[in-house]
Amino acid sequence: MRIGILTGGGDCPGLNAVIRAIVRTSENRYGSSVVGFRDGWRGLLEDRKERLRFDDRVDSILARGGTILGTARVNPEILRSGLDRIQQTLDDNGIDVLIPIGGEGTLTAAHWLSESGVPVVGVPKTIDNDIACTDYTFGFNTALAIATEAIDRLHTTAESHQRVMLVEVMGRHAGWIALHSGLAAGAHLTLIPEQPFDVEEVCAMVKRRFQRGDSHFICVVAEGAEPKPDSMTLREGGVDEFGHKRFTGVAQQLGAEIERRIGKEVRTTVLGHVQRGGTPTAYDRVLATRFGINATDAAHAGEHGKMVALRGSEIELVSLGEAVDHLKVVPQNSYDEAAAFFG
Ligand SMILES: Nc1ncnc2c1ncn2[C@@H]1O[C@H](COP(=O)(O)OP(=O)(O)O)[C@@H](O)[C@H]1O
Ligand SMILES: O=P(O)(O)OC[C@H]1O[C@](O)(COP(=O)(O)O)[C@@H](O)[C@@H]1O
Ligand SMILES: [Mg+2]
Repeated sequence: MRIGILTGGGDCPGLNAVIRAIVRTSENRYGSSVVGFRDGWRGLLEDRKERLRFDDRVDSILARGGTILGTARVNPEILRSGLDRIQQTLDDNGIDVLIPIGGEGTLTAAHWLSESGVPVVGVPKTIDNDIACTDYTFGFNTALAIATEAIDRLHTTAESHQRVMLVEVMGRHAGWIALHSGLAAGAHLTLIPEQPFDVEEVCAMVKRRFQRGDSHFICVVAEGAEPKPDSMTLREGGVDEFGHKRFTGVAQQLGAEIERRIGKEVRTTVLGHVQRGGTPTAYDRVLATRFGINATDAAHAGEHGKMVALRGSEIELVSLGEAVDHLKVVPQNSYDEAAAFFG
């Protein structure tokens, strides 16, 4: 059998571990070959690929961040109108099953290809941890560790200056990184996209903390957090060519508003892509490797139109259609757990 693979959307620590596991399992367990398409779906549109073998190079990528295949975004309309070209590329390269490794966007495209008759097995990746039907995606644990260490460090400098520190972490639609790093690092408030915030309430919480003699206030803000409509207005950033909302820096704008309203000194840190780069944690290497092995098994077992998923401690197969039906956002009870430490 000949397996095609690609990595799509934002890069994520652990992608290389999946690639390595697919190549190893295909060769060793099934005597199959693997073709890696370059730069996400673009590689399939332009027939850019490389034959992957389990040599020293592929063996050594386990701990390396990013993706050796490259990743890119393609406007969904262009992708849809390129279906014939994609199918031609798959035929020309003799691909029996395609394994796209990506987030909700890449997997939506994978589902749509699967519906058009292409044999597909999806592998979920994202630091945001917002793919439905799987308990965790690889990349999340690494991003969480980086965010937690950064917030730990902010505590001491904030205390020394009696400052309010806002730290903005990634999380476009779902606040998992913010929620967990806030819990792990003892934040005094965490703002996430699922729970619109009221600036007046945030200011009152900050004031109360300093009035009772505490020396600092740490607030974790997910990049997609939004104020309640009558509370404050964020600058508009429009939408990029791939349909993603452009953020304008919620933490910076909230910080300015806190200073204006209550006169406390605020500093803002935006962690950005530091959260996505570098070597994956041991947890992410293991999860990514298990996803790669199980996706290869599914491809050979004819389990098409499925996605590998972590359920408890087991790797299971779920329907790709169900997995991309909605995003896994932070439920109220999880936010309530974190809120027990607010203020
Ligand atoms: N609704 C869609 N239909 C078809 N293709 C899509 C769709 N959404 C996204 N894609 C394709 O998947 C790519 C990756 O999606 P994106 O949301 O950027 O990353 P991720 O896979 O990490 O969520 C997009 O650039 C686009 O080519
Ligand atoms: O800067 P980029 O590459 O456009 O991506 C930024 C986005 O990608 C992420 O890091 C991960 O999202 P995906 O895994 O869905 O691509 C988001 O948290 C962030 O909003
Ligand atoms: Mg996406």
